[in-house]
Amino acid sequence: MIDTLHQSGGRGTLFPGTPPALDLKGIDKAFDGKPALVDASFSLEWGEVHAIVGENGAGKSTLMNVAAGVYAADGGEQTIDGEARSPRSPMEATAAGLGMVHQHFRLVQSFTVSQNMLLSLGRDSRIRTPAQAAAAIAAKAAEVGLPVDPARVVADLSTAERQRVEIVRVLLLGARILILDEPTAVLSEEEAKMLLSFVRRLARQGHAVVLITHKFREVAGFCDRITIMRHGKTVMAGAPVADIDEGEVARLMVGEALAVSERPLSSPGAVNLSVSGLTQKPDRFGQGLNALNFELHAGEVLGIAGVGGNGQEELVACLTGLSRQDQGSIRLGGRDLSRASPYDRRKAGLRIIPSDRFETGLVRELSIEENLALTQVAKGNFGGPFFLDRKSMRHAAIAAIQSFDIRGASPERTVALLSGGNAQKVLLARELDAGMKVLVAHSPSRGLDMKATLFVRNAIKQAVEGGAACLLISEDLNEVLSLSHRVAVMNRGAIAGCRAIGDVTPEWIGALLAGHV
Ligand SMILES: Nc1ncnc2c1ncn2[C@@H]1O[C@H](COP(=O)(O)OP(=O)(O)OP(=O)(O)O)[C@@H](O)[C@H]1O
Repeated sequence: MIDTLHQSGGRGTLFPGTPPALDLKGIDKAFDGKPALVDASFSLEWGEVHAIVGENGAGKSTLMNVAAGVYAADGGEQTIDGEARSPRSPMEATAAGLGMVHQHFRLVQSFTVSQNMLLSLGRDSRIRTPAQAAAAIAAKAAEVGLPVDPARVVADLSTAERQRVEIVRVLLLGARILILDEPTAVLSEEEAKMLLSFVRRLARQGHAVVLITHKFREVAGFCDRITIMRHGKTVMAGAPVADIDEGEVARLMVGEALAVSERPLSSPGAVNLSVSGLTQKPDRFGQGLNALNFELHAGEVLGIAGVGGNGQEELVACLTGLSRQDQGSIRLGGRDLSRASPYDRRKAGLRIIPSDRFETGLVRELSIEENLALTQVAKGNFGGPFFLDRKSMRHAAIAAIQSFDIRGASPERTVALLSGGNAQKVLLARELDAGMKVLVAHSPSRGLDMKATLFVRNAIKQAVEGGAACLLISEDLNEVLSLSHRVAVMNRGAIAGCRAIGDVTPEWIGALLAGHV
């Protein structure tokens, strides 16, 4: 029966005659009078993995947040396993058997996995002590085949481990309907494959899984059906994946054909960034860096390809000054910045798009105008040390919102409320300023839809054509290949090879990624 479902592209249900696991009809939801969902619908069968795709801001997370009791809908109907139920809180949703794992995890970092579990269980649970929680977690983790160590402190866990804790947590709370909001955006390709195989297994064992994603290969490889959203509406409801191709999905998502991004049309000028012998010893979390040498020219994109966890984060931290190398030098425009503070590096023209835009890029709780002004306040551009010139901040923000096409946003809106694509545009608007000489862009289109990805890549292209140099570090090989003039491959903290784009072949990259050269 299991294979029948997959082979037929999920046309049927694994459990004929059973009501849908989750059914949403005519859902409306507005924020501050702005509609986020308009008559949206979604239906999930037991036993399937169902993809929801759509551009940034299409309403995917909002619709699932309504299902999971995070938001109350303004109108519409919801059933869970055939019963009319509109959870008024995540606790109520959990009690009804529905659990959601959000894009940004909701764990207390300084607590152990068991302590986090006790927090979620509430007073009515029979599990009351850390030892009982540890036993329950271990049993659930073993049952579903996800390795989780209950005794570890969350702050010491990798992103993939934290995600597994979140999944085991919602399953332990009784979820049979699991909603995963862009779970692979924070994972390496290998980790993503493991996770997706796991959710597929879980569905086949009788759960129902919703996968919000931007990646068509995940839809094609692991999902049974697909629902597409655009501007708060469902534009395709539950089509069998086998019946739809990538072009059709793209057209339905954006309602138009998309241009492709291109390499900047510039030729390399003077050396803007020179990194020599950069070395950092590995610590218990990190990979370390092993004598990195490279030069980056004005008007050039140097792409660094590689599987995540091979020293990319450490390289970015050393370049920005957030961590200190043990040996080696960093020169920008001829100036030695090896021991300079992040502030002085910025003054010298270094700009950063970090891989996690909310960790070291934007401040979630601040507004768009405040985030845009952050790097300028110390220079006195928006008032002196004792007051902020809010009027100028607002004017600057209005201009940035217009030129970077930050959709549906007013300057005073909190950045946490923006969709991923719009938040990334705020970061670009701040970083790609006139003083930029070197841009370090780490996975700049991670988690973004096709249109926002194109916007980001074109913004980088224009900046480089304007004379900036860009170090593009990305696990997305397509991104590296489509933008870079030269490509280097990072493996185990070292640069394993570097070639001009014309000489790059899939075999060469493959061999370096696998460490065979
Ligand atoms: N809590 C909130 N308050 C105000 N507006 C919100 C809130 N949550 C979402 N929105 C708005 O609702 C719209 C839909 O956002 P939503 O996050 O559901 O989109 P999405 O399809 O999940 O996008 P992404 O792929 O970027 O995560 C956006 O315009 C967003 O700014």
